[in-house]
Amino acid sequence: MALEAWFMDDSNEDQRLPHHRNPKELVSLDYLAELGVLYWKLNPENYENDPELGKIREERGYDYMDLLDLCPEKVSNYEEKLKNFFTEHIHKDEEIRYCLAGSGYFDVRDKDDRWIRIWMQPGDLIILPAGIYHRFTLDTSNYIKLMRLFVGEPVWTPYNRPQEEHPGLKETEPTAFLTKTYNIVEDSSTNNIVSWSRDNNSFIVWEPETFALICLPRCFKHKNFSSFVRQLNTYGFKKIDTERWEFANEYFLKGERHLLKNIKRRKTSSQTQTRSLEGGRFRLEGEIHELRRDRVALELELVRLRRKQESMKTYLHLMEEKLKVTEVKQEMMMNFLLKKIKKPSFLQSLRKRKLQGMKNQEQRQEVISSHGVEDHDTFVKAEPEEYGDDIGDQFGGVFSYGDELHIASMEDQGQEGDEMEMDSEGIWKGFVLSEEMCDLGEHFI
Ligand SMILES: CSCCC(=O)C(=O)O
Ligand SMILES: [Fe+2]
Ligand code: NI
Repeated sequence: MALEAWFMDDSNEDQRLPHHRNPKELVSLDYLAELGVLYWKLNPENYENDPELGKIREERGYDYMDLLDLCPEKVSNYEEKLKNFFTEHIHKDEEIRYCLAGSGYFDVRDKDDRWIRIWMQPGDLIILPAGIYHRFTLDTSNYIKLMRLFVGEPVWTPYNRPQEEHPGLKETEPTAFLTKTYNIVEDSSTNNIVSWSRDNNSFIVWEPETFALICLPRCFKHKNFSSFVRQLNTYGFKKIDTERWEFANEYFLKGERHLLKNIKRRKTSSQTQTRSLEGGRFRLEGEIHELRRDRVALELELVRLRRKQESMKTYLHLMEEKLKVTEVKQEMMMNFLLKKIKKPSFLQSLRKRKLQGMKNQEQRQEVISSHGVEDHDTFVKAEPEEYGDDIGDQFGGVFSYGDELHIASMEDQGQEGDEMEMDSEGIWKGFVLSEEMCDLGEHFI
């Protein structure tokens, strides 16, 4: 059976219960992959000698491995460990877990900060990308045996998420007003009343009366447009058009819901005083957490860019090698050609082919006029007007008709037992393929 994953409900019941939404909202592997969560189904009975597991380890460089048997007898500080596992956190590195026996839940946050519960059962191997918020809990079976993999010396350091329920840190999440306003603007079914602007960096209330009557009560329990506008004002929104109700805030952008948390409410002076005393320290703590998270993300980006740079270097090196080979080949062709051109027998052979070509053409004309059909394959292609009498002209023709030249040179070799030891076949093939080479040849002469 494939991996099972679903969006969680919001209830505070026992963490070991499945916490399905009602109705169930399953999450596909594709959706997980978009979050960077990768999945394999392996045979857990064969984990010691599994070639498929070997391949994953090899390809991804997981040279470290250990087994974690999560039961009270085998783990010191069992309860405390479980508690820590269930504390939402991120790591600087991937977290790779392979379930060998028992079962349990990995919860990961999606981009809209919703919890997705991933049910790990025997044979399930998942990779959580670095920097994804997650947690782990046993399920009601109360037992799991996990393989843990890592690149090099393992570092399991968790960076716990700032505690949202803490009053001082709450301000790092957008307020209900902002989320609700965002939802109203996002709702495309009311686009004729309120919608994003064309540039997606502001929103327009097209029909203030209808907006107040229909949209506001859905979210705010009132129908007062001016009160809504006042609220926008306290959050630093600007009315950016004198003709219509268009509002903008640098952090209120279509498709960038996560930026909402940066919109701060302007406070009255009395609020500022009390808040700054009690909340100041916690706000700072929150900012430190945020900065730490940003730093982790930046470090990850750096690692990614370094890897990219490495692969570009290798590619460049390969291209340089290829270029060198091509240059050598070109030089060989030029030498070959020059030698040929200097030989009367070669030119004779070319002329012969030219005459033959003209003869064929004439014959073809005859066939066409007598049968009314053109047969592609019977005749050797030739366009006599391209050939001239002097060498320069010959060359023009020669370069356009690599095959002709090729045949002529072969005939020439046949006649004289040519001293060329190079692989003329290969060279000519390369030669006739490249038009720039032809130009080059002309200049060269
Ligand atoms: C039991 S392994 C999963 C817990 C976890 O997230 C971790 O080890 O970092
Ligand atoms: Fe973890
Ligand atoms: Ni054709």
